[in-house]
Amino acid sequence: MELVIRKLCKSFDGHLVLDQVSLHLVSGNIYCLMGPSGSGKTTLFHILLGLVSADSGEVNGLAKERISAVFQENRLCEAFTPVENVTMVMPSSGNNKRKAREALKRLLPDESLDRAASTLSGGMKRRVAIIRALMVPFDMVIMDEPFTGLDEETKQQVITYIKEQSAGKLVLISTHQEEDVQLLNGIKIHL
Ligand SMILES: Nc1ncnc2c1ncn2[C@@H]1O[C@H](COP(=O)(O)OP(=O)(O)OP(=O)(O)O)[C@@H](O)[C@H]1O
Repeated sequence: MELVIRKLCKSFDGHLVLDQVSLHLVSGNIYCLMGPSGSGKTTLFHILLGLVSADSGEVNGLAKERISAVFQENRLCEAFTPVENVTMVMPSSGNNKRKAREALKRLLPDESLDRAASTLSGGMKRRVAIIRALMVPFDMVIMDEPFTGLDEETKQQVITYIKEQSAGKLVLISTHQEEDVQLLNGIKIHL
């Protein structure tokens, strides 16, 4: 897919957040969106997801595409287990539970898979949110600071998993860490 953003503008209460943002993004790449706090990364993601409308400008290329997302908040169903959180987004099939469990086992301890998400650590919840986003069929995945709360070793495992699961797709990730761009083999975009 090809996502073309032209001269996108967005203000909140007279404060200009996105000022004529233009981007050309294509499948098969991981784009790392960087910029200081408040520069509008989340706002741009919300516009792409249709949750916020732009004041002016154009977004082309999304009409027929499936977008998945990891939000800045985990947005898990807290009373449900990791396995349940993941299976609920998967297209129906006989072996969803097994597939979800296999994916979760890659990044989480076995003992965490069958207890309520509310009892998991922040970093464990983050990994469930990431796995869930990658188990939905998607053409493009947006991840808003996905590595929050992860130690270095876990982050490396998560990055390996993201690269593997999103191969050939369009990936847009916001991060404040320069090293993440290298680890992801990403293309840097400055807002
Ligand atoms: N719904 C809203 N109403 C008013 N102002 C908003 C709203 N959403 C975002 N803003 C403002 O827009 C600016 C950009 O916010 P945004 O969350 O997009 O930045 P960000 O680059 O994602 O920041 P961070 O790196 O801290 O997550 C901020 O000044 C924020 O206060």
